[in-house]
Amino acid sequence: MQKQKEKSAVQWILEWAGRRKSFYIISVALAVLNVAFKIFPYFIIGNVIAKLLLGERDIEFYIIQVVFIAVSFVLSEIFRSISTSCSHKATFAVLAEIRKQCLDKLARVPLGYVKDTSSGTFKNIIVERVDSMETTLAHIIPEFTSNMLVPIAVIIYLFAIDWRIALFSFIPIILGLAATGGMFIGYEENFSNAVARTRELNAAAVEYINGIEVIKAFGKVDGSYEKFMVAARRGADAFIFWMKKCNVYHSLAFILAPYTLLTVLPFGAVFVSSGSLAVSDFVMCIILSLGIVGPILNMMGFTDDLGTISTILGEVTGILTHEELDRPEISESKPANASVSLKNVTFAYHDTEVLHGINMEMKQGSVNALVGPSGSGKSTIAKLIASLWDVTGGSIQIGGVDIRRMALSQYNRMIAYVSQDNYLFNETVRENIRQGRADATDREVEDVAKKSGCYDFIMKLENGFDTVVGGAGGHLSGGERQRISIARAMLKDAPIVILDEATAYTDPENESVIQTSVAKLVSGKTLIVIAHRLSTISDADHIFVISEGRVAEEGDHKSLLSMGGIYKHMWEAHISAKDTVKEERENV
Ligand SMILES: Nc1ncnc2c1ncn2[C@@H]1O[C@H](COP(=O)(O)OP(=O)(O)OP(=O)(O)O)[C@@H](O)[C@H]1O
Repeated sequence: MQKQKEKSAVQWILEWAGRRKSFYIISVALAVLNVAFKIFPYFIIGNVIAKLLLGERDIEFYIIQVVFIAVSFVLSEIFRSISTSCSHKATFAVLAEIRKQCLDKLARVPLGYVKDTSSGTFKNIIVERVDSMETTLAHIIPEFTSNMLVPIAVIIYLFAIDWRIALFSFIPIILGLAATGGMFIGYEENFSNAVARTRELNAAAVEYINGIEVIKAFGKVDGSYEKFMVAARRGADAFIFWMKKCNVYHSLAFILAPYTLLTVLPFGAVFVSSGSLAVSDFVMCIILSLGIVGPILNMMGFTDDLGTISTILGEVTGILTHEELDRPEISESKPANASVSLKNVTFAYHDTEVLHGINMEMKQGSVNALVGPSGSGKSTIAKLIASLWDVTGGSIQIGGVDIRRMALSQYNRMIAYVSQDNYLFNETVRENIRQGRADATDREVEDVAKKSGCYDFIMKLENGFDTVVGGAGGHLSGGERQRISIARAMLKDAPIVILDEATAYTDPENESVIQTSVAKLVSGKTLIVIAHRLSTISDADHIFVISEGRVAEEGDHKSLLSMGGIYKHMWEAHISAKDTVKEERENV
């Protein structure tokens, strides 16, 4: 598996900003000017008071100073507005890139990572959490930097006036920052607790919505709602507990850090009375100390935002740095044909091994069936061949090439996989089928629908092929969704086709129609079918009987029957079940 090298938050943001990173640089430069022009009037006022003390009576001088102050305010506002607009432009690029990279990434990580994380968590991070960064990120980069840099420049200026005053001005700032540090005591623990509670809340909400059918059918509304409310309460408690712990430090920091006057005023007065500091310089120090109150308060106001941003960045980079399926960017070798071999394959979900040394040989163009009891590992084998997970041990080869030496994009072109889920997108039937091959014409889409046995029912839908099928294909029956999924896979025209329980929803009459159409569609391709109804696969070239994660028996239907093992028992059970159903139907 590939692991990305670690990057700092700033490196991530600059990478996401891409070509727009210069907007951040311009934004910071303009924000510095904005704050500088905000502080400039304090210099002017200091200068005016000094002149007043010296007895300056020229009214023109004072008018010019007033004009300077007005111009400073106007310039400050202009710089602020351009700076904010630049940082917003860069931030929108960053957010778009984060979402793109997260979605790309989810396609490259093992399916297990996606499945093991609740869909509420991914949605929350990629949609809401990233969205909530917009205002903060757009403001924090220019404003935090400028509100920090300008007071530093002012303090340097204070050093030029009187180093003693400058040093004393540091005392409240340092005490304030120390109090800010107090807010971070136990940060990791409180933060993980808050994030975990938020995840619980999201998962409870998504579970409630996804499971609404079962909840209603079984009258579990109160219980499920209670679960959601408990999650909401636990979430609120976690944040309130954290807030309470920070409150005192927060207040202390906001009282101490900005008020450099606390030390500048008494010590300055002592220096003036001892004659070591001129009154005009003292006045300038007082005014500048007042001037930096605003920027320091603004800067500290970002403390929470810095925490929030770093939290969200942590969540996003958690997704982006997750280990990927071990695949090269460009295939290292080309498969000789579309045969599939599993060589001593083992596989574990987390720590539980479910496949123990599977060996299979499926010739190019052959029809292969995987049968066996529920939970024996058939779907897992299909998912490993479809490259949704990586094997834990052994290897899978296509045309003699280990699939880990092939680029995912090339590999995906070779495999068409119809899973048990039959997920359809909230789009038209036509676009759902076209997912199989983006450049297919309408004619090709309709042709494949005819061949897959779904043309007739599609034409009976309200808008035919242009009917929107609803999220996850909700407006269609299970069997209809299944047939559209088959058409979608067939349109892809890949040399290897995997059908996992492809006819599970179908009634026996339709089953044989689908079987015949699928057989025609896949002729010449390597077909791997997983089936519970053994009658649907009795013609297969090769049948693998999977039991408890191992290939227990293999061969064709006839040879397996003659072995008198698991397959024979399954076949007899299947036939007697069919007879029972037939008898029951005849008796009705
Ligand atoms: N995502 C998962 N996480 C953990 N264990 C899993 C996961 N998916 C399947 N399993 C376990 O792996 C084993 C094999 O499951 P698999 O779905 O491959 O069996 P199957 O033969 O296809 O079953 P069925 O015929 O019922 O679909 C089972 O014990 C199952 O509980």
